[in-house]
Amino acid sequence: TTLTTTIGGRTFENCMMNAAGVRCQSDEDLTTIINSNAGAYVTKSATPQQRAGNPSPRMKTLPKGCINSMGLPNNGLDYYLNFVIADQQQRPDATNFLSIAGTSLADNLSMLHQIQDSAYEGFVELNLSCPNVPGHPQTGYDFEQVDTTLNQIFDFYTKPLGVKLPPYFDLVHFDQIAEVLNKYPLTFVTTINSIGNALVIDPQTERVAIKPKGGFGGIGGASVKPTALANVRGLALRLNPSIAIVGVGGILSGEDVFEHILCGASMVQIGTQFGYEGVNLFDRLSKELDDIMALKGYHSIEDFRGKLKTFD
Ligand SMILES: C=Cc1c(C(=O)O)[nH]c(=O)[nH]c1=O
Repeated sequence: TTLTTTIGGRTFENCMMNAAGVRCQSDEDLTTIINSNAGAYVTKSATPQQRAGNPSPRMKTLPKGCINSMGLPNNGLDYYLNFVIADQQQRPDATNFLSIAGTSLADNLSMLHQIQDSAYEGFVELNLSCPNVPGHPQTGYDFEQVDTTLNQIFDFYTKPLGVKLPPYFDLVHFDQIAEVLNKYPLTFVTTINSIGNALVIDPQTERVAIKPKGGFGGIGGASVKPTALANVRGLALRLNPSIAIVGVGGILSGEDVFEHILCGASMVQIGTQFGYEGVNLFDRLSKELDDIMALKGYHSIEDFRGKLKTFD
């Protein structure tokens, strides 16, 4: 069996990679992923300038996942653009993901102009779903703003682009976001980002778990898998087949990867569990998925991708 996958005409040896934000902020982090069994890496979402992010404690691990309100700490676009271009020169056949998360449309446009004019030929993951920048709403929940943003981007941007979406919880919202996305030549959609603005408290201290935003933060990990699968499936049923789906949310095992692919994902990203386990995760999940596929007689992920059964 093989775990290879193809998105936008680019082939990846393994359909698993990290999720933006987890162990991918420094060039050491990214080099560690390069030297692992992961099929690709995605960089921490970049803003035009370096950001320190929110005050700590800003992330807390929990039995069923984690809560974070990092506040977009990152080393700035130049740092990540330099890294991915250098990597591209060393490994021209590898495709990777550069994540950007401007806190304004102007910032996103200026970063994409810089990338368009650069030597970078890889994927860009435009993060429309950061829940933790105080005072800034998630673009992904404003369908008109998503439309405006993509309209202005595709006036000039010609390289492979995807968007990172927040979770939606209403079937009409799946219809509405898919209607907007299907208007544009997107290469992929990554879904889901953390479930935003949850609240975790400690009954002993009677205090919230993290400092920023009065304790409100994004939830990741096992508890978000049902929502993640619903968003992968909901969009797989509505998006043009030319737009690949990158599934993320609640993946801890090869079986969880199998479920995301069954719902339609061509690639999967792992965040919370990758944060705990490090790059050995990719070896473990690859073996677990391989065993499941062998047991079921599947030779490639295309044998079962998107073939989830319903009762009717
Ligand atoms: C890019 C900011 C994000 C952050 C963050 O930096 O706070 N946390 C998330 O769970 N998702 C994000 O998209």
